[in-house]
Amino acid sequence: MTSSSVQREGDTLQPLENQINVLTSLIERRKAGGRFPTKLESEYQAYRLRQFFSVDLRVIMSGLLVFVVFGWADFSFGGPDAVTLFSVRVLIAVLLLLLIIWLPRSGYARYSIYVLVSGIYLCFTSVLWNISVVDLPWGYFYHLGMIPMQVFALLGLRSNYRAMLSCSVAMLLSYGAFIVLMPGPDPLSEVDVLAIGMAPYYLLFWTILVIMASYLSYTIESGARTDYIKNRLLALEADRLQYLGRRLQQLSTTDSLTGIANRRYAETHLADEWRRCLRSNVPLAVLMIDVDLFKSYNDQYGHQQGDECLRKIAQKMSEFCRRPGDVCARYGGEEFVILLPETTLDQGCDLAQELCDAVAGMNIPHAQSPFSRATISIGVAAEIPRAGDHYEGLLKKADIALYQAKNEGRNQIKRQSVTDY
Ligand SMILES: Nc1nc2c(ncn2[C@@H]2O[C@H](COP(=O)(O)OP(=O)(O)OP(=O)(O)O)[C@@H](O)[C@H]2O)c(=O)[nH]1
Repeated sequence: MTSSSVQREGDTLQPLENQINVLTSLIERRKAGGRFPTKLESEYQAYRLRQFFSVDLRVIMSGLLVFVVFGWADFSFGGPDAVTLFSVRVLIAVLLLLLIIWLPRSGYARYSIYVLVSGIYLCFTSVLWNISVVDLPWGYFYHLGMIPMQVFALLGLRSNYRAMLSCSVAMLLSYGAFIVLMPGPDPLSEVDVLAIGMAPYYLLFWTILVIMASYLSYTIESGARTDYIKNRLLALEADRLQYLGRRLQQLSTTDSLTGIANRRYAETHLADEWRRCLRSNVPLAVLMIDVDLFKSYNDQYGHQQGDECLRKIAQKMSEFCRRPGDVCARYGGEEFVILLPETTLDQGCDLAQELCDAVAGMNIPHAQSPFSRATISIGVAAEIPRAGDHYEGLLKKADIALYQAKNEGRNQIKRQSVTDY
């Protein structure tokens, strides 16, 4: 808990708030439907990919199953080519299935959408091949298979309208070119005439389906993008609140001049440790510390220099709080306190003496002191807490000992006059 750490924590809020501002402005400008700025877009794509592998893969697998189930048509209409047609169908389905099982484990997961588009297009071309192989009028049945193919493209690619549009347009144009270029039956039967007459309407309905599907997938993608931004915003707001809570807690327990704990924190900690030591039946030591002749130090060197002197002494004190439960706090003005759980009076006195010598050893000049340098006096008290007692009694004993140290010449430590153990 130092002043520099307070400063550093303050700096971390800025990037968080920048991100919140960017996301908020994206929502306000209603831009969440379009592509995001580069970095955010790649994060969104990574998120989409995770969604893809957890949700969309199941849709795709069911689509492949339907594709295989439609193989009954190969046996119903394929005649002598039935086995070949069905084998090719199963081969394609197995190939695609293996590919989508392998993809998430491979380093190529980010290409999943392209693989999916290519897979749907491959199934589609296999149906075109079926049409060219199966005799008419049975071949017309396979023309109807284009509609489930289109519906599957919509389902599988619903959250990526660009992919959905490209795949659908490619299938529609390929189909148009196929029926124009494929040699027609000769002579024409009644069914052929009917089918040829229906072809433009079929293409028209398909086109309308593509337009509606594109609109639908655009809406779905926009919604998914907006939700993504809103969820990110919620997470960032939660981080921000958590951070502010931490900061508030830190500010309310830190002394702004020295960066060590303040009196409030010391008293809370003392109350906690008092109860803990009471339960564990172990001693708790308190060191009350006061900088000697500090008024004359201020008078001699000025208030700012006085502040600097307090900072240096506080830093030295905190070096003496080595264990996790030890706390060093500024108690007020030029007065400090050190709390040492599980420490006897003798151990507390030893540490106090070390600290007293260490501060004198810093040789901070103090022309008006009999020691010619800044020094401290310390009152030490320790006791094993007893039920019914209050920690204030311990503080009082340390304070009385400090008073004695002052009276007996300063730059020294004094232990409490009566020990209980
Ligand atoms: N520079 C500075 N001075 C402070 C601060 N807080 C308290 N003081 C000064 O510390 C001085 C304490 O003086 P006194 O209580 O008279 O005690 P002393 O001069 O240290 O004398 P003894 O305690 O008897 O050794 C006062 O002059 C306060 O103004 C602070 O944050 N910064």
